[in-house]
Amino acid sequence: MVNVEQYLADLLTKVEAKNKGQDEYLQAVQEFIPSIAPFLEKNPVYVEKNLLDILLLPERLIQFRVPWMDDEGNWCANTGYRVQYNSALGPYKGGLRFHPTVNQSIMKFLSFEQIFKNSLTGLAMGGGKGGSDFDPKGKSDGEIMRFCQSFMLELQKHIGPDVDVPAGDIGVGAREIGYLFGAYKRLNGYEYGTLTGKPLPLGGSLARTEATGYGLVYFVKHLLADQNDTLTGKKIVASGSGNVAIYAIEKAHQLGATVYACSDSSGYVFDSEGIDVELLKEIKEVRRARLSEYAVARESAVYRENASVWQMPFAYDIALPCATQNEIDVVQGEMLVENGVSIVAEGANMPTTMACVHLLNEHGIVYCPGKAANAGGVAVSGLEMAQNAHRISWSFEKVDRELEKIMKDIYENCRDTAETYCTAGDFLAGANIAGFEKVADAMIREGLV
Ligand SMILES: NC(=O)C1=CN([C@@H]2O[C@H](COP(=O)(O)OP(=O)(O)OC[C@H]3O[C@@H](n4cnc5c(N)ncnc54)[C@H](OP(=O)(O)O)[C@@H]3O)[C@@H](O)[C@H]2O)C=CC1
Ligand SMILES: O=C(O)CCC(=O)C(=O)O
Repeated sequence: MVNVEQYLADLLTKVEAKNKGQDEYLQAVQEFIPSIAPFLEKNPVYVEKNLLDILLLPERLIQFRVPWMDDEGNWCANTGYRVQYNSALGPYKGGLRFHPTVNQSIMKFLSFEQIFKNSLTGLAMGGGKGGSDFDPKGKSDGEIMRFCQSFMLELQKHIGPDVDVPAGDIGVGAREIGYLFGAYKRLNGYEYGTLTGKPLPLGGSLARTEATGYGLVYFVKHLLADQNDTLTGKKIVASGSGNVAIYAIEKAHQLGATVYACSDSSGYVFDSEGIDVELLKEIKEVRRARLSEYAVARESAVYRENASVWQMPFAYDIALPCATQNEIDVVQGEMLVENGVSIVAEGANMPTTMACVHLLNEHGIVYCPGKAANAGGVAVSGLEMAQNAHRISWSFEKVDRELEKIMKDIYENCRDTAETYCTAGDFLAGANIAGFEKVADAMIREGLV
């Protein structure tokens, strides 16, 4: 008779000892392991085969030097990473993050989460993630291009359409993907499917830019539909003002809700008339300027410097964290409770700490974890790979329809899995179990390789 509880406790102790100081990675594992216990109780074969011990080890962890030259002719260097965590379901797939906080722990947490997210999409994609501690803020276009070219000089040895397919994440959008793609092409020839999130003329997919934000709102739409409710008239607050936040705000407005506030790393704006998405796009996507400029341009808006949008007192229904990991701790969580929030749906990866997730559960706030709710981005990346393989482009409407279908399926899968194995409405356990089951089954069928 297998003692699942003891097995998981021993496993956690081992992972903690092996990964000391890798806080974000340990947080992701500590959140994941206990949540799949009810599934393992009913399916002890995975414990008997010691599958988790294997799954928890990344298949490959690549770290490399990225030298580059700034506009003044100074030599600079950063560290590059690619974690190829698990390929049971397909080529490694996941974004690249350029941000000064990037380190091995963050790369491992993101790639670990990506395994189960990609599994939930139903598409054939393994889990990976990469990036660099390079800070794109304030860099010229030439500096960004030279950095991307140097980064790809090394990364190209490890990727390819059937091996590992990177995309964007924080600090990496279509501009950076274009430079990375150009560098890859000079070294390896034209291979469309090597990167996703490409600019349209380079084989990108329509609706990839919108996909993560739109997908997040589709997830909430189907959750509300289950409660015989809609987004019409809902008051929303988002964090971030980058790719995910902008298109979550756009879709929320299209579906009848109003988003009143969003943020960047310097502060937040509150707009009593609702965020003007076209103005936000102009400031963040075209001018690449700071969010404070939004309030300069809009009389109905105020900008609060160095303040967290999650500590803003304001009655609203839905919180959409779309910035970064651990942006909502219990202090901010208590404010969400006071503000009367009923749904927290994560556009970012792991923006809510575990202690805060417990707090939300205690107060009956529905918590939608990022690995399910923000899977729309990687799902459309999967559709971009499919279009590239067939040398065709789908219309925006077709991609958007497929995206909504995938998000509805993910929502229903998480809901039904939670009902089967644990508590109805526990979307975290639902997402982890549903994502894990497919990966674990594939690993067993592939044998010990
Ligand atoms: N792009 C995608 O397709 C997907 C992204 N995600 C996740 O969504 C989140 C946002 O990504 P994305 O929108 O693409 O990235 P962007 O770089 O486009 O935007 C990031 C936004 O978050 C803010 N931000 C970043 N780091 C911090 C920080 N440490 N503290 C406060 N604010 C911060 C940025 O502010 P500032 O400009 O001041 O730095 C910016 O407004 C990330 O967690 C990412 O992993 C998840 C799935 C897919
Ligand atoms: O589109 C992709 O491949 C990656 C998206 C991503 O990085 C994520 O889902 O966190």
